[in-house]
Amino acid sequence: MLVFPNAKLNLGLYITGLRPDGFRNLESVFVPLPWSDALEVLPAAKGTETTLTLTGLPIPGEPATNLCKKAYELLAADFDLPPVQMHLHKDVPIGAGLGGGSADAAFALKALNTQFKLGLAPEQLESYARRLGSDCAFFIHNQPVFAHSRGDMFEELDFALDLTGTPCLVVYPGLHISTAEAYARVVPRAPRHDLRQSLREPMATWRDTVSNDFEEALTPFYPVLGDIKQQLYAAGATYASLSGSGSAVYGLFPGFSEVPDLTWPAGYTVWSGQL
Ligand SMILES: C[C@](O)(CO)[C@H](O)COP(=O)(O)OP(=O)(O)OC[C@H]1O[C@@H](n2ccc(N)nc2=O)[C@H](O)[C@@H]1O
Ligand SMILES: Nc1ncnc2c1ncn2[C@@H]1O[C@H](COP(=O)(O)OP(=O)(O)OP(=O)(O)O)[C@@H](O)[C@H]1O
Repeated sequence: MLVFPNAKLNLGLYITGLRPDGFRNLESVFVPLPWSDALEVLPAAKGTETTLTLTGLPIPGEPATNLCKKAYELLAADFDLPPVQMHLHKDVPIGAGLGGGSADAAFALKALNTQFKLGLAPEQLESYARRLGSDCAFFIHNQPVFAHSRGDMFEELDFALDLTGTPCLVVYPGLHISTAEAYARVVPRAPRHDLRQSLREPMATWRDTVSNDFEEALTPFYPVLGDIKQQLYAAGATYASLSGSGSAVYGLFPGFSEVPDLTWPAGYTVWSGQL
């Protein structure tokens, strides 16, 4: 079975408090971004080892610590799974705030559930996904949603947020920002705005009312993040922001038939397309 784990963008992100488990509570709206890895899961012969081979962008750490492998082990602890051969082709940058590794994990859970007819409902898959990482659960339903708690609990949006077809440019400056480091730099506080209220309004107002707490905390250390955002606005973006804990910055260009063709320094990776 071949699946294509896509990335996500955060529309606004407020870090509201430190939790007793050491994680932070947050509020954000997650939307799928069609920038994808490719993951193949094939049954392997009985008595062989489960394997994971990798191509594409290098992933730090041993393959044994890869979230695809962890997803397999999590289900193998509860179900009589045969060994599998997995292959991951990595295209979504790591340490980018795009949730790429989390998507791989969630799509591995979904693929194993389908391939081996485990019969897990989406809510059960979500609870397995939560055990692999805060962002993972989102990728089970993979639909625009308001996220809270650790970023792993969801409420449906009670207004139409249809960004389908919106031209989008995502710029990754080649800077791996670890999620833990990024959180350590933010002091939790009350949300600056009511996110769901802000997102109901026309996108032109979001620049003043939809923000990401990581952006304010990280830009003094990584001024390039501010430079990219400024360039996206100068090119005509209606809204631009850091995604998640960075370092990817995205711009939305509704009203453009195509995303403007901008030039970026060597070492940057750019994705453009429609949401
Ligand atoms: C920044 C976001 O991408 C926003 O969607 C996510 O919150 C990150 O989620 P993630 O990459 O799945 O993160 P995890 O693997 O669960 O946690 C990595 C580290 O980030 C910090 N962390 C993560 C999520 C959260 N709500 N509070 C935290 O403090 C913790 O130090 C944790 O050890
Ligand atoms: N399939 C995978 N893809 C990417 N990273 C993985 C994967 N499996 C395990 N990892 C580990 O996760 C780390 C990346 O996590 P990190 O949270 O920094 O970045 P991220 O995947 O871009 O996620 P986020 O968007 O949530 O910040 C890597 O250093 C790597 O060791």
